[in-house]
Amino acid sequence: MNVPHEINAAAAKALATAEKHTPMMQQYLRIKGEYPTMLVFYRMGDFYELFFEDAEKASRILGITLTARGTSNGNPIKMAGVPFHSLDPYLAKLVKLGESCAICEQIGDPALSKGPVERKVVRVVTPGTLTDSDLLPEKAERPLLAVCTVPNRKHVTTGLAWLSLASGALKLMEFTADSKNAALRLVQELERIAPAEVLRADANGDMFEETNIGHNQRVPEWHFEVVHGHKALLDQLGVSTLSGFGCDGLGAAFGAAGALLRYAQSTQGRGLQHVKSLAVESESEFIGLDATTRRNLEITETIRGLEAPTLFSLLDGCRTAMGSRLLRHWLHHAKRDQSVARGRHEAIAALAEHDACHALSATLAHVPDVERITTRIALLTARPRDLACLRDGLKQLPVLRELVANCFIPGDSCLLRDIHEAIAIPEHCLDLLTRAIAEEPAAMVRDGGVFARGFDAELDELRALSENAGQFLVDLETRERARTGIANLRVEYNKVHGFYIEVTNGQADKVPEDYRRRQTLKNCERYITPELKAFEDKALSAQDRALAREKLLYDLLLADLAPHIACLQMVASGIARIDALVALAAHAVRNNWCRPQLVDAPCLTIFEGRHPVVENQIERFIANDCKLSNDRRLLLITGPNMGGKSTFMRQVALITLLAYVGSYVPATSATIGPIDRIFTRIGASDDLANGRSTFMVEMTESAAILNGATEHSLVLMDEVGRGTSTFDGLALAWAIARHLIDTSRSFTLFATHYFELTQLPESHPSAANVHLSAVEHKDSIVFLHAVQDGPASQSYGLQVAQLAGVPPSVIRAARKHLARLESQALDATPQLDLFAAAPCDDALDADAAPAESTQATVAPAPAPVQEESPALTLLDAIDPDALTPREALERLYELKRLASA
Ligand SMILES: Nc1ncnc2c1ncn2[C@@H]1O[C@H](COP(=O)(O)OP(=O)(O)OP(=O)(O)O)[C@@H](O)[C@H]1O
Repeated sequence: MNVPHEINAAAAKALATAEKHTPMMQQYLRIKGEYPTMLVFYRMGDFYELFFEDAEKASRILGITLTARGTSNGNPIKMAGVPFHSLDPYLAKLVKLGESCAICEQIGDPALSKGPVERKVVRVVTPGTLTDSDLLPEKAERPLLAVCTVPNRKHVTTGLAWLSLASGALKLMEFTADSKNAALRLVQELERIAPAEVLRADANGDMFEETNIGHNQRVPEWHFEVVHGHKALLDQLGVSTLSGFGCDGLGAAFGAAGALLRYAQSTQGRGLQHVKSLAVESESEFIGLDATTRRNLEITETIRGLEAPTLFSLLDGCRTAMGSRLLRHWLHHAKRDQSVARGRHEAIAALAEHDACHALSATLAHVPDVERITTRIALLTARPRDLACLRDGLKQLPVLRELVANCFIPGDSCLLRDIHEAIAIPEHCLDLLTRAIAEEPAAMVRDGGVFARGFDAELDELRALSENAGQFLVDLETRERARTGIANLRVEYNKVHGFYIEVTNGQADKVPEDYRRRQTLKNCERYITPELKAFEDKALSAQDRALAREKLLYDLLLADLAPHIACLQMVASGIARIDALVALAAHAVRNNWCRPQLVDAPCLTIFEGRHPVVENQIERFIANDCKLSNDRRLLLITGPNMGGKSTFMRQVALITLLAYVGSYVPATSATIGPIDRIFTRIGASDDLANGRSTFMVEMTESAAILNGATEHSLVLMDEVGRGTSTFDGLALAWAIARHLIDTSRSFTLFATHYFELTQLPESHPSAANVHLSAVEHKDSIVFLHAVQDGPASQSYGLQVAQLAGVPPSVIRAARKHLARLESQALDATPQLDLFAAAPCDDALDADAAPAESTQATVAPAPAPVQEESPALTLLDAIDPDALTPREALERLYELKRLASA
């Protein structure tokens, strides 16, 4: 096995002194030297042992006992081990933490070895190259990705190649950007693909500083050679040109593919015969969702990092793991091309109309993970029970096909028809499996009993020989009892001593001469006779030969299944698609979702929309409309805390995403125009790990939106500006909203507590005010959760605080303070409303004011007058009562500029 890596200093040192170690340690150190960065599991009898630093690390991570056994080179050898039969759970834990492991087996015969038994690394387990069902998450892919960068004057071309080894799906993409943006783009793509392991050339260090996605693996730069990568792809796919795969014009991506294939093959120790297709993704193929947006929308993970409740956990009624994985992929990869989503809408409509979901679900429940079993067949790691499951699963295909066929008109070209074709029964493959594999085979080939009777005459004969042993022994026992007159004589078998005749001590004098003593026990003697010995040789050797025969037959069977791999992969893709569609259709029917219309005109019109997850969590969800169009592009959303602003914004984004995923949506109708990206900036939190404060996170996310949003983007902005002082925050929120209206022209939902912003529509007709309504009831507040036109009239901050359990004395004090603030504000300037700015009272500063609850904005304290200053001249000329808030803001900017000039 040849895994690319460099030998580290520690291993080199150990190797340098290897001759001072015992022969076995020398062997270990030589192997460890080849895998210096991996944990080497070294097989010794029934255990896999780890030594030296590997032992310390494994004992720390796995909680296994660290011992020392003997010395080598004068030092105690640290050692930790795990039983051979429970290796997989330990490996699973290690790869989850990003560790790679090399599994070293004994391959020589201990009986024939002079020195230590010959050992070899037979398997390398790394986070991105898993194929074992025990090590892989059932409902998610763990792709391996390689990045190749090719500088080109001021720009950098980045090529990506990624492979889900467990499914065989290989993909490429390439993008060019200036060096600053290249890293950013890379991060975005990595967030989308979510690789478990990333291969990079040693020289690419800087660009990777910014990413902490996937476990990084360094490989030599020459592995990324573009020409070699191109050839490796041709060889892998068995073609003479890649044009048919849409690869024309690619370069760096070939380099990445070369390194990727080399690494993947080396970890498996063999070729990847199931990797036979290639897809090239383009930059603009999918609706762009950055990591923040994926998190904020809680697509497959809640903001707190849990698996539920999320959009995926809600919709995943899939009955097969293949369906679940595909659905997860769809949710993260909504295509901009509307025809893809329309095709799925059509299929869901047909499934719902024909009431086919229930029957299809029931059938799908009996289908195993055909995709991953196929991969294991290709990698020769499939176990007998995999094949039995595959056989039983394939037997479900005729029913499945018929159910699908019932939902479309033959001759139609539709998605269901494609699926129908994909799940055609692979007759030869099924026939072979049915003839070969026993109804309930043993777990391991080494246990025997894998093949069905009648499949192989030689095996049947050998089995008959050992199976007839039972009768022979009964007969022998009867005969010997009669011959010797020993009534309690027994013929038995055990693994250590083989067959024997047992006679109790009291009967010892009756034992005939031809009995040879085999074993003496306390109360009895055990004997063997020439006849029994002859039988033993025959029976035991028949058993051994039968096992050997089964092993050979199994290898041949896997080879015979190889030609069916492509066909099985197609079946798997068909099953995954129908399963995901049935899950979507069933959910839509159950929850009264509607079929969305995707149109060319810019619009986002939702009637009676609901939040898909929240509607399932509360008793009575209030549906709300959302209307955005070419001349109504930004909604300023005001309303009390807890009023439902965030829920409303998220539901609009989720409905949009679902529509493009191809799902029905929670609304009575939804018409949605072209969408290229969805951005969200919702509720900031500190990113202390990366040294970014709340405000820094907020501004970084806002910057990404302002730089990336287009007129086809959907932008959610929740309370932007609240991470800094009231005045700075207001100014920023104002300027950001204006940029989104004038420059980006995106469809924007802008929730804010800065009431001044509700003036925006006066000067910008494409902005409109809506608010979440609430009413006061006695001293409390009732949230109506209904979106209504116009700005909110109150913030209800104190009432919400009261609801939250803030002590009554504090609420009373706040109420008094609020009254004072309001009266001062009214005395000083005519106010537009309760939220508008109040002039400063000595006793008040921005921090002391309950800004969150009242959102009172505080004007700056008057500056000392200096007649000759142009700022003061301007200040003098201002008539504050005649200014709109916006003009006031602009004057303020000007004053600041003059003051700092
Ligand atoms: N349309 C609705 N129908 C019923 N309940 C709703 C609706 N929208 C929101 N809610 C309920 O109100 C709660 C608060 O909603 P949300 O967090 O969206 O309010 P908010 O206005 O964003 O509050 P804040 O300004 O404090 O962030 C939700 O957890 C949900 O239970």
